[in-house]
Amino acid sequence: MSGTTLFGKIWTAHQAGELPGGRVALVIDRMTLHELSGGYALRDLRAAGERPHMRADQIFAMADHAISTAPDRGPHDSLSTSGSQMIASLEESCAALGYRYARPDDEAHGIVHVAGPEQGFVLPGTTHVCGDSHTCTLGAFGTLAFAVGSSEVATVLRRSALVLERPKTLRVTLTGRLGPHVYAKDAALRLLAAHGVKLALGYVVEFAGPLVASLSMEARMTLCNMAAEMGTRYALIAPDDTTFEALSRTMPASPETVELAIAHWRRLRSDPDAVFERELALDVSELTPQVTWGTTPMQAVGIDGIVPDPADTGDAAARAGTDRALAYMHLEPGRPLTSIPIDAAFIGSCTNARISDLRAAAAILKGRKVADGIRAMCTPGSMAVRAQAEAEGLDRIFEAAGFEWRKSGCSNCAGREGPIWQGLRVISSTNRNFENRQGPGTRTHLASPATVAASAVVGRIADPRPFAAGGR
Ligand SMILES: CC(C)[C@H](C(=O)O)[C@@H](O)C(=O)O
Ligand code: SF4
Repeated sequence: MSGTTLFGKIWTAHQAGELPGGRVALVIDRMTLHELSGGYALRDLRAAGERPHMRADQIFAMADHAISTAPDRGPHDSLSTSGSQMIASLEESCAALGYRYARPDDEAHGIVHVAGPEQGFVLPGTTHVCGDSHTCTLGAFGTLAFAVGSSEVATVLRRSALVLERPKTLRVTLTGRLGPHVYAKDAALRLLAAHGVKLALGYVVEFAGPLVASLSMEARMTLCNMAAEMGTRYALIAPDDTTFEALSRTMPASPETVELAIAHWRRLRSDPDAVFERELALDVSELTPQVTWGTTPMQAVGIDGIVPDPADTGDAAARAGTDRALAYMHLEPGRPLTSIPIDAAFIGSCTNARISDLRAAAAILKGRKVADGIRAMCTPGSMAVRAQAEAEGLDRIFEAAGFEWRKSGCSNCAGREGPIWQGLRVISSTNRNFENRQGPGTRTHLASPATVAASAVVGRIADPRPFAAGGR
């Protein structure tokens, strides 16, 4: 008999029972709530006079999607009236039920997937849900964290359990070393370009291999975050000393308790003889900064590349998709990526707005200015990231370069803060680039924060690597 995968260990430990058809009832340990998927679920539950089964220590709530990121925002400020109502409703329900709610100006506030781990709310070997597709970000901690729909949010609140089908297992082994100004984001975009947006559909993906072991927690979160774009809601990385070091700084527990927990978590790894139903590998040694040219994250090429010709992109359906993407993006085949002028640059989102991302961008922006006419903006992933950046003087670097320095939240990732980028071409450190994602007619190019910063300075899509040696 072969060994067990990391996924199998967590899944089995949480099974409350098997149902006909191979489905299982899985116990859910923790849940993060945001105002869109959580606010209404709590309101409906209370309106029905029900008491949730989830305890106060199992819930962490904040309003990240509809909240304004303006530097002078109030606690319920949103561009829409319904947004303000949802924020107020979430806050009110949390107060009534005794659930922890991070107010927008608390240091604990942020995009849920950034603030949760920072506040020590994410633990290896646990099950963790949120009504948001990028909940898989937390898999970086060896947490079986996954997205649920609104009705499932209500089910978990009521029963602390969910009925689920067991996903198949996929291991993606990453080897090699990342060059200067090449990041986990570039590796994720490369995987998507090579294997498509269905690469993990139906699977739980475990990222493994020497490269993963060498990555910081923040880079691991970027990788797991992008798994949502690979077609799955489940991503995992086995916890190791890097994870434990991060947890020992954030876990609200005594050092003795943390030590005991770590001894237990060391068993959370796939056995050497574990068999995965599918295996993929990527060597990043030759990887260059990647940028998307189209309207799905798999339409990415290396920074030295050109916009592809639809004639070279496979069957008739693929060609039609490429044609449509090029028309939306106002691009023609054969154009070098670095010749494409941009109108705007954005650093934000649960993919790439942590402190290391802001440091990487600031290293390029220091002493430089964004090109004329570019609207550049940074929304730190959380208020704690914002405070840390300010303590390091990064806000002054961003502002001196011509970036707006805003507060934490999702809105500019998902085009919810008004038509600020209407019709513009934006280079963005986010994860989604479908039509109108960042606003009506907005053309989004996904890239790492370093590539975003370099492009903002040059005024065209630009390679961050020449900046590494202090050049340019
Ligand atoms: C609005 C929310 C539920 C959504 C998601 O689930 O991903 C958002 O975070 C996004 O990125 O589009
Ligand atoms: S930052 Fe963007 S991708 Fe992440 S949860 Fe918010 S809207 Fe979704």
